[in-house]
Amino acid sequence: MNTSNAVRAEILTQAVPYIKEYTGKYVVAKYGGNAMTDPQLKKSVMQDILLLQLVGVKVILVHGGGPEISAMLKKLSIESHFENGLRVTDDDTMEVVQMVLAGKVNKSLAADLSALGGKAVGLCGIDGGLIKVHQKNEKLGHVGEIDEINTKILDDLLDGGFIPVISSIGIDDDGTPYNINADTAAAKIAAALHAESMVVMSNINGVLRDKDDENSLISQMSLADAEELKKSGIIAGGMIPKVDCCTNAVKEGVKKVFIINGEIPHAILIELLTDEGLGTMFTK
Ligand SMILES: Nc1ncnc2c1ncn2[C@@H]1O[C@H](COP(=O)(O)OP(=O)(O)O)[C@@H](O)[C@H]1O
Ligand SMILES: CC(=O)N[C@@H](CCC(=O)OP(=O)(O)O)C(=O)O
Repeated sequence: MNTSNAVRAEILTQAVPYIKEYTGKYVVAKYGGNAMTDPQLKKSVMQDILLLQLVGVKVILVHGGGPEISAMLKKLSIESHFENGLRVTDDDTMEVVQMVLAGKVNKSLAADLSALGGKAVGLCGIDGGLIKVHQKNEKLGHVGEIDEINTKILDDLLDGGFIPVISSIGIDDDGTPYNINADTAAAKIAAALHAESMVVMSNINGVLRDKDDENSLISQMSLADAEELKKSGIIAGGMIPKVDCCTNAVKEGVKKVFIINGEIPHAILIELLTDEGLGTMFTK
C-alpha cells in the first residue's frame, strides 16, 4: 500500500459514524486555484473526492483558477486588477476567463477524475442554464451576481453516477457570459442544494488571527465573530469575500461550512470524516 492509501485506510477506520452522517447528502467542495499548483497533490485531492463519492456522498466540485487566469492575461499582455476581491472583467478578460476556467482548469480536473476511474462531467454555469446571473455593476464589467441555480442538472448528473465539476461562469437572460468569484458560486450552489457541508480548499490553514502566523488558526467562528474580525481588520483582502461566502452559506442553511488548507494531504477527508478538525469551521 502506498503512503497515501495507508493514510486513507487510517482515516476510514474512524470514518464510519461520519460516513453515516453524509451518505446521500450533498457536499460542495470548492477547490481554489492557489491550492492546485502541484499536479500530484491535485490528483490526490481528486482521489479523495472520488472516495467521498464511493461512500455515498453526493459530491459537487466547484473550482477556481484565479492564478491561472492572471498568468494567461499576463502572457497576452492584458492588464487586470481586482476591486474588493473581484476581478474587473472587460470583454477581452471575459474571453480569457472562459478559456482558462471552462476550458483548461475544468477539463484538467475532469480528466484527473476520469484517469482515476471516476465519472466526471465538467460544466460551467452556461451549460444547462446552471448559473443564471445579472451584471453586478457596470464598473466591474462582466462580473455576475447570481440570481438562480438550476439544481436539476446537478441532480440528473449525480443520479447518473457523475461528479459535476463546475467552473464559476454564469449566463444572463441575453446569453452573455459573466465571471463569478468561485467561492461565491460554491456557496450559492451549496445553499440551493441545502447541502450538508461546503468545504473551501485554499492554500492557507483557515482564518488566522495573525495572517503571517500559521499557528494562530481560528478553529471556530460564529457569524458575530466574523463581523467583529472584519471590523478589526484581522480578516482582510482575499479573506473578506471568502468569509462572507461561508457566513452566507451558514445563514442560508448549509450545516457544516469549513475553510481548510487543500495542500495538506487528505485535508477534506480528515475534516469531514474524522474527529480531527483542521481548518476554520463556521457556525451560527
Ligand atoms: N485573517 C486572515 N487569515 C488568513 N488569510 C488572510 C487573512 N486576512 C487576509 N488573508 C489573505 O487572504 C488570502 C486568501 O484569499 P485568496 O488568495 O483570495 O484565496 P483563494 O485564491 O485560495 O480563493 C490569504 O493568502 C491571505 O493572504
Ligand atoms: C469575479 C472574479 O474575481 N472571478 C474569479 C474567478 C476565479 C476564482 O475565483 O478563482 P480562485 O478561487 O482560485 O480565486 C477570477 O477572475 O479570478
